[in-house]
Amino acid sequence: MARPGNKIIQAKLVLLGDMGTGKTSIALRFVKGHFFPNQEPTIGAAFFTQILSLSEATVKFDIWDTAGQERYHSLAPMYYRGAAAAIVVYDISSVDTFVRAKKWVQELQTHGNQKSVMALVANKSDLEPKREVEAEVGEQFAQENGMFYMETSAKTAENINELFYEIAKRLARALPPKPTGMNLNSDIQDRGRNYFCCSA
Ligand SMILES: Nc1nc2c(ncn2[C@@H]2O[C@H](COP(=O)(O)OP(=O)(O)OP(=O)(O)O)[C@@H](O)[C@H]2O)c(=O)[nH]1
Repeated sequence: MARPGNKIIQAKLVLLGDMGTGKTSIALRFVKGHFFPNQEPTIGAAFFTQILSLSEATVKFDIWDTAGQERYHSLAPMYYRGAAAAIVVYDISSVDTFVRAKKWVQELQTHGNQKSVMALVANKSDLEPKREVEAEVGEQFAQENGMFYMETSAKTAENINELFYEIAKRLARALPPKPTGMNLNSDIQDRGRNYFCCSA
């Protein structure tokens, strides 16, 4: 629920990454608190909404969960274009998915919204014994590419809420502060400030 007096931010968020890395599971864990061990692959894309209230802002997420299968790759620009935030997901137990994540980051840097908040998410942290990608490797790549890094598990819920809180906080910080003092145009200005601009 929106807290009286604070900013309301409507933010388009896109989940990208190789098939089977856990994009839908992350979204479902965040939005519904559920995890399905036999989650079906996404066809095309799925859409979720969720609201997060911070002390400084209320963030309304429009979440686009894209399909990781290669045959849907050409649809992805529709979902990442104009996104205020992007989460690129890989699976810590598969180095191939990390390679794919790097390609997604390159694509976002070339064709995506340059001002978006970007997160690199190393999912399936519960599969530690099968780990193929060390945390330092993911962390370094994120740092070099202006992203923040987080290890999550949709299965155990580790860091799932933290991931979206961090994005919400960064989005709230990116908005200019509310004007102070008397300003005859403040109503019009305030209305303009509440939404992230959607041009890529
Ligand atoms: N152990 C473990 N399994 C997970 C985790 N997240 C997802 N899975 C499983 O991994 C499989 C794929 O998960 P999805 O959420 O469908 O992955 P996706 O990235 O949305 O896949 P696509 O729709 O094909 O792009 C499912 O069997 C999930 O139950 C996790 O954190 N840990």
